[in-house]
Amino acid sequence: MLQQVNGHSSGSDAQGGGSLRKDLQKFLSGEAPLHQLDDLTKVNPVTLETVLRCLQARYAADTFYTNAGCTLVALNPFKPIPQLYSTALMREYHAAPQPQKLKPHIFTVGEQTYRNVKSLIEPVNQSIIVSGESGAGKTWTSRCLMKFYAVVAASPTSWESHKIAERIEQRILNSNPVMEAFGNACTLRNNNSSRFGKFIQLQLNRAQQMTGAAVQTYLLEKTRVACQASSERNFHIFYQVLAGLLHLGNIRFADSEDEAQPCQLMGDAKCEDRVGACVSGFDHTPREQGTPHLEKG
Ligand SMILES: Nc1ncnc2c1ncn2[C@@H]1O[C@H](COP(=O)(O)OP(=O)(O)OP(=O)(O)O)[C@@H](O)[C@H]1O
Repeated sequence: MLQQVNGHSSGSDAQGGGSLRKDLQKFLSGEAPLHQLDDLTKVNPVTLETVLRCLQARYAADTFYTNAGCTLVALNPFKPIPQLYSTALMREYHAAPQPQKLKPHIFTVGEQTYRNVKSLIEPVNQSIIVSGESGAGKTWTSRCLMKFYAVVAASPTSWESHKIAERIEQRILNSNPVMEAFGNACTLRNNNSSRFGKFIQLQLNRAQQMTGAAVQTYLLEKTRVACQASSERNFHIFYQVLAGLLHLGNIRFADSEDEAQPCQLMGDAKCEDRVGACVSGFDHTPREQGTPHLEKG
């Protein structure tokens, strides 16, 4: 780090800064293209600029996973890439003698963790922490891990075991719409932002086959029920209940003779606005023309 002395760099630090800049230039104009660096520990010198340039180059080359020592950095591609999450690829990482030698991927983390359980005589619980800012892809990544374990943590020879693992995965995934209804909301960063933390526990038997799962939630952002930032929304459930009422034909709009049409919660933007307005119609401020009111259908 450069130290400032009365607004100027001190002599030795200025020299150090000069050499750092040279190293930086050398690294950035180096022969090896930046996108080929699959581990951030190989970045030298390690500065915010070099790390970000490396990740940017990899992102531009459609490479979304990068190792950083034993941590995996995942970039959100914001587009579907089915081949990156195919069952065939899961099996490839699972079967690889050294999965860490394959391209960085969330499946490497999943497989290494799975092998840690397998390799120990007295198995020790393993944890994977998925963290990041809102919209980074944590929920997506957790789902990928569950799908991965549903494929690998089942006996390859037993159809029964395979079905159990699939059923457990399916049950967890099926619980998502309910949990997301009560715990997710549309924010400025993410249309389906989880406003709570989730601890998902996958249980394995002695043969390392998935036998059960448990989900615990914590830190729900309860204040959102009473107030939301401008252009953000309340929890999905409120809009879904109203969408349900619209579907039953119980709500009419004050300025319209037409019966309100049922709408897809996240689909029809115009209808979403109406449902959004409908919620604000419940408060005690005077109703503007066009805001809906409840009446018998
Ligand atoms: N690997 C990926 N491939 C394709 N799309 C992705 C990927 N990761 C994330 N996304 C997209 O980004 C969106 C936001 O991701 P996600 O909901 O997982 O973020 P999050 O970190 O859980 O956010 P929050 O903390 O707000 O809940 C997803 O709806 C999905 O469309």
